[in-house]
Amino acid sequence: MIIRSLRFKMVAIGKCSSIYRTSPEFDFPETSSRKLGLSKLPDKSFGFSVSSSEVKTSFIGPLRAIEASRTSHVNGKAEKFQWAGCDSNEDLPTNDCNGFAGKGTPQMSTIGNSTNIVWHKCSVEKCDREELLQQRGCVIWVTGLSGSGKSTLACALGRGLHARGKLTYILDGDNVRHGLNRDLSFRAEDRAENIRRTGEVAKLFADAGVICIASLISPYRKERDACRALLAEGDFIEVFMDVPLHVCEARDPKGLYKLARAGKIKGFTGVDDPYEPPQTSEIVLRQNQGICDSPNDLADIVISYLDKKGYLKA
Ligand SMILES: Nc1ncnc2c1ncn2[C@@H]1O[C@H](COP(=O)(O)OS(=O)(=O)O)[C@@H](OP(=O)(O)O)[C@H]1O
Ligand SMILES: Nc1ncnc2c1ncn2[C@@H]1O[C@H](COP(=O)(O)OP(=O)(O)O)[C@@H](O)[C@H]1O
Repeated sequence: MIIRSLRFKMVAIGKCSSIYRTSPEFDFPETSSRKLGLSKLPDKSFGFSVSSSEVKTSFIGPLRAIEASRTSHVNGKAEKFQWAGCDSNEDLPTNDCNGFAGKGTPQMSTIGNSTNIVWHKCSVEKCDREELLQQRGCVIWVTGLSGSGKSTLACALGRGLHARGKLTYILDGDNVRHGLNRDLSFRAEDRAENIRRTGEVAKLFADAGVICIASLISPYRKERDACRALLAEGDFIEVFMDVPLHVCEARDPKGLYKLARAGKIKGFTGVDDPYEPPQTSEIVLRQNQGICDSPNDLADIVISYLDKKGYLKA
C-alpha cells in the first residue's frame, strides 16, 4: 500500500461527485496516480455503493491535484507543473481548461492593476456546496430610493428563508459602509465603487452557495447591470422597490430627506442626485392603489419566485 493515513470522505455521487481528503496526514512516495492501484478498490467503499470506475474517476482528480500543489511547493514555480489534462475535479492554478498556454504552462492574466495572476481552481465547487446546503447560491439585488423599504424587505426575506432552512446573508448598503466601504462617499464615482464592491462580495456569497440579499440604493443602471454580468444567467435577481419619492419622503425614518430639503445634505438621491429606475427587473414591488403590502407579504413574493426558479433546492 503506497498511501498511508489518507482518509477520504465521499459526499456526493453524480454531477457534483467529490471525494474529499479529511486527514492532513499523507505520504506520496511516487507521483504517478496510476501506481495507486485504484482499480483494486472495492465496489462498496465507505458505505456508499458505487462502481469502481466511479471511484477511480473522482478519486484520481484530487490526488493529481495534491501532487500538483506539492510540486508547486517544492519547486516554487507554477511553470514546473507536469500536469496536462483537465477535468472538473482538479485543484489547479488555471483560468479554466483553456487557460493553459501549453503543457505545463499556466496562463498569466492581468486584471485591473493585478499583473501575472493565475486563477487557482479547486475540486470543491459551487454545486458541491449547494448540495450540502440544499439550495442554489444567488444574489437578490434590492434597489430603490432611501426609505423605499429595501432594508425592511431584506430582513423579512432573511427571516422567511431562514425559517425554511435556507442560508442567507444580507449586504445592506448602510452596513457595508460601516466597514468594507467606509472609505467611500456619496459622490458618483464612490457610489459606483460601492456598487461594484458589493456586487463582487455578493458574487462570492453566491459562489459559496448562499442566497445573498444585497440591499442598497444602487442608483445607476450601468453599475447594477455590471453586477448582474458577474453572475451566471438567472443567478442575479433584481428587485425594484418602486415606491414614489413622495411616499419615501413622507416616511423619512432617519430624517435625511428633511436635511436634504434644508440643504444640509448635498447630493441626496431623489432630491438633488439621480436615481435611474430599472427597466427589466425580475421583480417589481409597488403600491396597490396607494397601499403597500406588508414586508412579510412582499418577502413571500420573492420567496415564491425563488421557489419557482428552483433556488430553494439543490
Ligand atoms: N447623499 C445620500 N444619498 C443617499 N443616501 C444617503 C446619502 N447620505 C447618506 N445616505 C444614507 O446612506 C444609505 C445609502 O447607502 P447606499 O450604499 O445604499 O447608497 S448607494 O448605493 O451608494 O447610492 C441610505 O440608506 P437607506 O435609507 O437605507 O437607503 C442613507 O441612510
Ligand atoms: N412594506 C412596507 N409598508 C409600509 N412601510 C414600510 C414597508 N417597508 C418598510 N416600511 C417603512 O419604511 C421606512 C423605510 O424602510 P427601510 O427598510 O429603512 O427603507 P430603505 O432601506 O429603503 O431606506 C421604515 O420606517 C419602514 O418601517
